[in-house]
Amino acid sequence: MNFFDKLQNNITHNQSLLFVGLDPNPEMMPKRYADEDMIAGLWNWLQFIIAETADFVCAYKPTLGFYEALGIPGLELLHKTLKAIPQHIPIILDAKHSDLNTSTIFARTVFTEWQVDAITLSPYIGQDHVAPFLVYPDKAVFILSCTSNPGAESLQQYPTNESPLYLQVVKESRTWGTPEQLGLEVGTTNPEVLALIRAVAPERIIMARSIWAQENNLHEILASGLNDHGDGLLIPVPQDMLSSPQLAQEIASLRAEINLAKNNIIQENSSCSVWLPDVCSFNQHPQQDLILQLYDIGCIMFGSFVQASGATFPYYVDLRKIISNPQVFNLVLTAYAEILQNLTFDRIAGIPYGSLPTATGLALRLNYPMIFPRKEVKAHGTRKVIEGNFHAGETVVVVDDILISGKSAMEGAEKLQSAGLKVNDIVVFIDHEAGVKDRLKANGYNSYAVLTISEITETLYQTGRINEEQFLAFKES
Ligand SMILES: O=c1ccn([C@@H]2O[C@H](COP(=O)(O)O)[C@@H](O)[C@H]2O)c(=O)[nH]1
Repeated sequence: MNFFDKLQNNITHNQSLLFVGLDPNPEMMPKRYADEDMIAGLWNWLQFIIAETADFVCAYKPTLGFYEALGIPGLELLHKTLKAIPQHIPIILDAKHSDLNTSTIFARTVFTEWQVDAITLSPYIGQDHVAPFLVYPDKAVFILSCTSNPGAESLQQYPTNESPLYLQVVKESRTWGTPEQLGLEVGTTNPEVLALIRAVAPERIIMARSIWAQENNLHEILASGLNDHGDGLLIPVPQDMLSSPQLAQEIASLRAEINLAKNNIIQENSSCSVWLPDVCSFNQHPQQDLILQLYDIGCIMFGSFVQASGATFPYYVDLRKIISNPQVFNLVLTAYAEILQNLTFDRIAGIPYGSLPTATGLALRLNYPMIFPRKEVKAHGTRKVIEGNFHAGETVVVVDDILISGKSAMEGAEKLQSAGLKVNDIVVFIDHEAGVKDRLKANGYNSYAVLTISEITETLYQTGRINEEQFLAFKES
């Protein structure tokens, strides 16, 4: 089960947005656990915390730094702690100290050996630091977007209060991974900061930190940080509560207080927008994850777009962006490959420019030679129409991104045919429908698409990525 589902199951089952930091901090350890062997004392305390809170939390968050500070016995303590956490409760490892050159190996260790479900990461090293963690589809990352540390203010608020860096971090990191795999860590006592982040990232899980430093603002924090459906916000159990001998009782009443405030906020905000679109979502599309990831990285846009033919469409697909996201690129190649492996051909031809990376990826993945018809023939050099080596008489499968009128794919196929090659099949990622496949058939080509534009739009609507207006604009076009 992936992190997101595991988290949602615990939120529902324990009726709780609370998470607990499992930190063996000797300075916070209650006196009753004092022992000649400090590690033994800390271990007893951690076991107590888990036993008292497991029915009241949605996740645990051990902080790696506290364990590391205890040396090798500390890392052994971390292993014992991770094992002591009931399997159904997700573990978010608070690490934030890997670097670009260690991220691949660190991701493998924490996700496959330690088996944690999610990790916190610093955003400053950029997407290529985060990507090695996102190749584990069942795991997640939380990007540190904002901290409440006063010393960070001059950086986070830079350059202006209207357009602060921390909001740029949120905007940028949203393009790195799906809401199911990438959440935000937000440390603040200020509900306004939370509200600004929620406005920029309505679909993300926010793991709140440091909210208890200022008293009596729970209602404001929840009102600012909850999403339209009244969830999407994880609340930390206050650190000093973890020293209480009546921990279970205290956490149960905190949970009740949060749930009451949350229900009031849901009622106050009750409007059509809190409900999911009125579309049956029983039939989840098999490519739903891929569709959502493509949408989230900006490959599928809704608005008013003029096409090459002069017609205006309510959407535009830019599959060229997949090359900047290796994880999505891989999934796209797998989807094309499933179609190609049922066809017979000698070479793969990509249609420039958009489909050249995809055709290259498929040639490497399926071990077929590749060629491509040039878009424009140069007046110098070899003046070739077709790049790459081939033999006349061979069969070529054409790979393109999207079929609108079919013009680009057919023009490419004609260039290949005029060089003596045979083209029977054209494989694309998206079929705009409206009879384009019949048009290709009438010109002698079989065509295959991973997805139709209707399947994409239905899925985006069912999952709440696009609103009713956008959906209807598409339906009526
Ligand atoms: O949403 C879109 C629409 C078009 N493209 C580009 O156009 C061709 C497909 O158009 P045809 O009319 O079938 O020739 C496609 O190869 C893209 O390059 C697009 O990217 N996104």
